Amino acid sequence: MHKYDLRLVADEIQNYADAVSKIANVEVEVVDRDLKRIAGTGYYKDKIGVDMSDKGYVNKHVMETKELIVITNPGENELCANCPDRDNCIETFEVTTPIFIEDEVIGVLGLIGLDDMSRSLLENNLENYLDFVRQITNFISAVMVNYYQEEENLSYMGTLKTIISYLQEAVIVLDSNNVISFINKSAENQIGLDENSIGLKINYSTPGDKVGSGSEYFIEVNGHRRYVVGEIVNVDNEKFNKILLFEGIRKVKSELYDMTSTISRSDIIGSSEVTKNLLDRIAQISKSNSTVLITGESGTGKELIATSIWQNSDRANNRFISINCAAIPETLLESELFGYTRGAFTGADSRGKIGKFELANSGVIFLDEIGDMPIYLQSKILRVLENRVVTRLGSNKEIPLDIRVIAATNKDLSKMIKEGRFREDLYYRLNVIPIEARPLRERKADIVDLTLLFVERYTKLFGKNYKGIDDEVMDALLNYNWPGNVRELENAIEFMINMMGQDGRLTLDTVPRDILVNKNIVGDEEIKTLCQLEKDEIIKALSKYGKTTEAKKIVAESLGIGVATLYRKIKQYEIEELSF
Ligand SMILES: Nc1ncnc2c1ncn2[C@@H]1O[C@H](COP(=O)(O)OP(=O)(O)OP(=O)(O)O)[C@@H](O)[C@H]1O
Repeated sequence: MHKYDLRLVADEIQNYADAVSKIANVEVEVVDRDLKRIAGTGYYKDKIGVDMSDKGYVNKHVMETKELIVITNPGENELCANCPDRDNCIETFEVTTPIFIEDEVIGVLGLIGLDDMSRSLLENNLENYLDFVRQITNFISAVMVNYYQEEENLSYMGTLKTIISYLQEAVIVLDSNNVISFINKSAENQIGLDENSIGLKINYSTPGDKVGSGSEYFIEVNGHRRYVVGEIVNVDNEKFNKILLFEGIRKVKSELYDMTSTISRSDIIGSSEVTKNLLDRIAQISKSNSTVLITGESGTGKELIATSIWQNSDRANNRFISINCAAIPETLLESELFGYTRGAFTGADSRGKIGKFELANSGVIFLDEIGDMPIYLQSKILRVLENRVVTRLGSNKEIPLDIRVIAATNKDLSKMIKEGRFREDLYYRLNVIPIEARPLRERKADIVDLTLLFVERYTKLFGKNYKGIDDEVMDALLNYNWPGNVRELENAIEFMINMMGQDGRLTLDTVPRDILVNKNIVGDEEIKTLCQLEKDEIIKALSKYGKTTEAKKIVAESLGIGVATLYRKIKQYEIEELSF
């Protein structure tokens, strides 16, 4: 609650007092709640500022009773009994009115007659004067309320301006004619304006394209043109009509990239000849701009090879944009790659979207699992590679591209070409520099290096105390054929570190069963007798289907023998005695 202080609007009150005095032919005075005269006309004009607390008995009375009072006999009225000027009072008539804000009296206004003429004027038109005086006190309280409201608004504005000027995000406030009412430092810097930009007119337009969380806008002011990304908020006000919140498009693209990028920046590890040759190859081709096609089984490190090429290239400081063509639903893949403009197709975000090709501009795009690309998109990709331009869906603006393309697949593209599932022309476009990521089983030395790498990684991660790995464990790892390649090895080591006991040793007990069971698939495995093989398969089938008479029929069928033969062999190998 304010302590309303009429002195703050004393000048305006004085103007009212002068006007009223002229119209009504009487003198006017206004005192504040402390009984200080803050406005006065005629005789009272010189006495503005005078403290009347020792004589303003009538005023004091009005303040206490909150009632208007008419005094027809100043000096003789009982309220004047204690007034020091009682005997030489110059007033002939007085109408004293409280000035209210809600039910609080914040001051008093007096209409005063100083001669008989004004006295009879007041007396004869009393009702009219009373109405008039009430109106005037209402005006004064409105002036007071406005004053505080404006003060409050100004202080809000001041606080807001301070906050906005510290924001990293650029903010421009426009009036209804798109003229700058307010602008922060960040906006001035981003557009290249100096400090005198308030009052300049802005032109802006939007193609409706979405970049990250905002829309793209083209801004033009005082000869400066910029593409920015942000929002326009409409405010229903003449002076503060729109608020433009934005960031430069370069910054937005890089934030978007940081947000979506999951690039592993680890090095390619491995001392095998295969890996050494691979590293030489990468060093050799990194500086070139030609398209690379990496082929190889899943988990062999194709993406790692791609990032390594990028990091060794002149584009290392620009982006590496990876898109997994198999992981994105076919219906979304096209818009992910090419982007789209507002309303390009049903279901599209109403503001549009920037595509991966565009996002990769001046960097590298990695098209992973290219073999899973639908055939109609293969043609579009081919055109992008040939013409080096991209067009957002729903737009006809061609955006020039300066990108290096690296594609990867674990599919047999030659076979797919024969089956009509992969375009031959695209294959040749991609396969300018072929790189093969060889299966882990073909580079045994890497198994040792990678095992040690992953052991170190996961002991650290799990805070375990590692002492060493048993020889037979390493043998088991070397003898396994690793169909899931490096990814599978990494998962196996993670499992083993989990299983490792207090002694900190990786023993056979920690090795996943699959690896132990299958370790004899390749390498110098022992040769089983046919009888042993037969017995093993019968046990396996019985374990799977059961030992009941009914189950044995299925077992016999699955082994491709008659039920009688099955019974005979069970007996022969003494299988019934075994528990399974
Ligand atoms: N030589 C290596 N040195 C270190 N880590 C490796 C190596 N090769 C692969 N990795 C790791 O193995 C995992 C699988 O590699 P990556 O994702 O590159 O394989 P990929 O061939 O692209 O697999 P997919 O075909 O399934 O996409 C990754 O965590 C990667 O860092």
